Formats: sequence, C-alpha cells, structure tokens
Amino acid sequence: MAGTQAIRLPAVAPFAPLEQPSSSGRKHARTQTARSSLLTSRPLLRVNCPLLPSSSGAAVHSWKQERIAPKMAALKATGQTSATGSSNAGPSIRAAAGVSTLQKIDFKKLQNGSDIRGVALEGVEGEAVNVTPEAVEAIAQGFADWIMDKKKKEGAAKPDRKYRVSIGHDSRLSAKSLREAAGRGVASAGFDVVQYNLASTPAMFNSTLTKDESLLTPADGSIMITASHLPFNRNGMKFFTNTGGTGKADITDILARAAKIYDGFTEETLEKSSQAAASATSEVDYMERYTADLVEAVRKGAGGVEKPLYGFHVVVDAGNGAGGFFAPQVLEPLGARTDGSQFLDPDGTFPNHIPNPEDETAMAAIQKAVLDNKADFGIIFDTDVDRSAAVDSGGKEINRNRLIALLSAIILEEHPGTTVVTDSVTSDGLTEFIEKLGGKHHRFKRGYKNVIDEGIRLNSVGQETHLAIETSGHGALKENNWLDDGAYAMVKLLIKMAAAATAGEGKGSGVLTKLIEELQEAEVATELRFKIDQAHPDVQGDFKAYGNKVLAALEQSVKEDDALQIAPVNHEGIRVSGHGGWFLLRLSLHDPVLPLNIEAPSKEDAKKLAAAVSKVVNKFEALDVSALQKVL
Ligand SMILES: O=P(O)(O)OC[C@H]1O[C@H](O)[C@H](O)[C@@H](O)[C@@H]1O
Repeated sequence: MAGTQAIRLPAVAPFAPLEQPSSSGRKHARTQTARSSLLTSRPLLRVNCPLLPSSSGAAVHSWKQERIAPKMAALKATGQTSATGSSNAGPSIRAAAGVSTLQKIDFKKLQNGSDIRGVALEGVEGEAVNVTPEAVEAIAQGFADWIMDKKKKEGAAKPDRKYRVSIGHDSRLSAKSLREAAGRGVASAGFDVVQYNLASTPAMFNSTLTKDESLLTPADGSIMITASHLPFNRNGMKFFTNTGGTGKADITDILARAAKIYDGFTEETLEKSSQAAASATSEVDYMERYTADLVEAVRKGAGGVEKPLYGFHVVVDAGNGAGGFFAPQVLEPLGARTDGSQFLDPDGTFPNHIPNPEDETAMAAIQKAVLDNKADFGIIFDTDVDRSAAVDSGGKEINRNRLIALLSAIILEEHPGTTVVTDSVTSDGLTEFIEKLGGKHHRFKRGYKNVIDEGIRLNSVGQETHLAIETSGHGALKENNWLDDGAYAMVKLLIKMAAAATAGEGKGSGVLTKLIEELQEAEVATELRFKIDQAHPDVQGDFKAYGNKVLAALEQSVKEDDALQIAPVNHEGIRVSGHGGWFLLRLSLHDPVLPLNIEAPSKEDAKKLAAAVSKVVNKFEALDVSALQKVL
C-alpha cells in the first residue's frame, strides 16, 4: 500500500518512552533517558499494594515507576496524564532498605473469560492497581511462549524470520505505558514486536491474516490493549492468532505462564527485556491497510463505484475511543459527508459518554446528532470497535434485536436458508422474523466468544451459518473470517444503502428501515440483575452452586404453573414463555449475578411474568431482588 511502511527502530537506550503517533500514525519519536541502578539478579521483593487516595482522578504511571515498581503506598502522582496518553515523569521510589520491589499480583484474578481485565490506574477508591506494566510484560511474554507451543503442537513450519507479535491499543490513559510493557514481554521471548499504536481490536486480529511483508504481516500473534467500555482506570488485553481470539482455557494457560515469569523477574531480567525491545521493535500504520480494505469492500458491494456514498450524510460517534478513524478514513473516501460526527478524538477520560452502544446516554447522543444534523444515518462504536450500533434518518436506533434482524435480512438475501447464531437474550420476535425470511435462528449462550465459536462449530458439522451476533453489538460474519468486527457490521449496512442508491432505489437509510418493518417488538423489554451476596452463609463460597439452586427452584415452580411453558430448546438458564411474552433467568458469565430478561406485550403481562419469578427468588435470602420492583 502506498505510503505505508514498517519503520525499524534503531537500538536506543533502555526505557526510552515513545511519543504517541502523529495523526498519520507513522511518526515516532524517541527520548533517551539514562538509568542508573545497580543491576542484580536477586529476585525483587514482592509487596502488597495498598490503595491510594486520589485527588486528581487520573494518576500517573511514569516510566521510572513502571520499571521498578515502587512501594505503592509511597507513590504520589506528580503530574497529569494527558488524554492522548503522554505522561510526565514522576519519582522513582524504592523501598527503604534499597531493595527494589515488585507488587504482588494474583494473576488468576485478571482473567475475564476469554480476555484479561483489571485496574491499571489509581484514582478510584477501593480499586487497587493490578494491571501494572510488569504484570503486562509477564503476560505478553507468557502469550509469546504460548504461541510457540501452539505452533509446535500444530506442527507449523518455522517461518523464515523471527516470530512476531503486533500490539495495538485503544484511547486509554494507561495505553502508552502498557504497550511498551507488552513490547518488552514479547521481545524477551525472542520475538519481533510490531507496534500499531492506536488501533481497533478487529484490526489486530486482521493483522494475523494479512499477508504483506511490507507491513510485517502476518503477525504470528496479536495483542490489543483495551478494557472495552469499562471506566478510565481499567485496562486489559485481548489476544489473537490466525485461528481467532483466545478462549478461556488459553487465557488460564497464559496467565499461569505469566505468574511464573513474574516470579522470576529480577532487575537484570527487566533491564534485558528493555534492551531486547529496543532492538526488536518496529512501528507500522496498519490501520491504513485495514481501513482501505473496508473502503474496498463497500466499493465492491456497491457495484464497483468509486464514491458510492456520494450524497449521503453519515455521522459517527466514537465516544473518544479508537473508532474515530471511521469518518475520515472510511466514510469520506466513499464520498459521504461526515460533518456533525462527534467524539472522534481519542480521549481516555471519556468526557462525553461511556463508549458503549448499549449505554442509553451514548445511544441518545448519536440519535440527537443524527436528528440535529438531519443526517441519513448514524453509527456508534464502543472503545475498541468490536461493537457497534446504528441510527436511521428518523433517529430510531438500530441495535440489539433490530441490528441482528437487519444483518440477518441482508445475510439471508445473500445466503438463503442460512443459520443465524445469537446469544440467549434475543427475542421471540427475532426468531419469527428470521424464520419468515426462510432462515434458521440458533439461539445460543451469552458471550461473544461463545456465539462466534458456535457459528464456526455449526459450519464444521455441516450446518451452513453465515452470521453469529450478540445483542451487545458484537457480530461476526463467515465472509469476514468470523472476525468480531463492529466496523465490518456497519460496512454491511453501508453496502446495502450504497447498492440501493446505485440501483436508483433511493438514497438514505430507508432501505434498511424497510428491511426490518416486519420485526415484531415487545412493548416491554427489560433486564434486571440480581446480585448474589457472596458473604451470606447460604452461599458457602460457591455463588454458582447457589445460582443453580435458584434456577432449579424456578424450573420446578414453572412446571407447576399452567400459564407458563419452559422453552424446549435452551442453552443457558431457564427460558420460559407465557402471558404473550417470555423471560430468561440465567447465571452471569463472570459476576455473582443472576440476570433476568423479560419481554412482554404490555406492562401488565410483564408484571405477571415478574411475579412468577418473584415468588421463587424471594425465598433466597442471599439474592438481592430489589430490581424486581421496577416491574412489579
Ligand atoms: O453474563 P453477563 O454478566 O450479562 O455478561 C455478558 C457479557 O460478558 C462480557 O462482557 C462479554 O464480553 C459479552 O460478550 C457478554 O455479553
């Protein structure tokens, strides 16, 4: 691709912090910083991390603080971290006896299903930092070791080069220090490091598939540093290889490796990893390639027209996450106007709204932008762009069941009869809609990884499946390598609009709205979450067992109620039909919580369904069922 090239960083002094990329994403600068410390192979002392009070709200990790973790109690933030992630240097604080220290980390606690999440910045009372740069360094090294073992197991031929891992991040304040830490971990495993800087999660996966040596792709593995829509102080890591994202068991394995690596850290090993990273790191503007591919997909889908969105006005809300690229790098080259787009600049304080299409305030913000600007269409992304939702020209949201219905309608035109896999909380109306169009609705479990893996599995056993999508806005298509990509989901909608315009069937989002006209929607649709008090004596330390007891009691009660029927096919929790609607009670994927979804044709019917649940859950004292009052 013109203008894109890998830049090999010359060896620089260890601990050289890199500046954030310029808007083109290609420039980088280095500052050399001398470090004077007595290197020793003696293991570093591990200390617990007391919580720090914060007045600033966003404390700083200076580069010195990152490398030899201080006794956190002694740490005081000395400057503000800017929205783009550059940080001021703070004091390097060592333990009193001159012995360097590392914070104790419980690596198991960092697992969040198929990825890693935790607290990366001080500033929130009660939330101790556990995603430190050293922890990230150990995890990244663990990931590289895991890749090597995976390749061996698969009998993959060793490439004619060093293994390499690409690293990208969203707009979080801690992104910069953690990407450097991840680079050091990858380099100390003997891999090359390719830094992408600000990037989207789907682009990171894509980099394991693209074959272009000028971009140093394919990467043998890829790390996205993100905590999706979580608050400013959190961060985490998602991992990919060319077979997709890591699963739960992979993360457990990577974290076990990381814990061992971390235990072996000495000042000497930390120094060596800095040196290794300095000579093994390149920077690449991969987003240029990724966005060019999206542009090409729309052009092709619209019949080879150069500017198929000419005359369209589309506004984007990136919530100050990583998705701001979509307006200038995807929509504008396709001819669309994008004025009125908002919150495109990366800002890890997330000053406008939570970058989450599921959030009501966020959705209201993009609806308002569409109406205020009289735009044809609105698009909203989450922080790392693996989730999205849309708004039509009338300001009506296209999310949850509506987005699934729309993508299903488009996919069913292309692949008649195909199966659509969704998560468990999708509506009965959606099933009817898909079936009326001749498709099959396979309602599976909650969790984007579960949904996507089920789509892949169904294909492998001969059940043709082209779309796997969660109500959260995570969606993957077979044609796009089952990549969980919020931007590609929007590209599918843009193609439909552009193709209709090219064929003279009218401009704007009307073609989309029309496609889901037949979708029946419930008057009441709500999710209530019942927290399980883990300290309650009835729970006995096992909230899952307790939750399952609640579900068993509900099942029994429903069986005795003639107005209710248990769904014959259901993959998680108890799904029940009755009073013209349905409810689903299930265990949360990660939390000590039982979420209850109810959909009903009226408030009265919703009340009846809630009452059927209430009479059972009320008997469980460790359960906080106060949320039921919203419906009862
Ligand atoms: O089970 P819940 O607590 O409702 O959470 C379910 C959600 O968990 C995570 O955030 C996953 O990334 C989502 O894909 C999933 O939908």
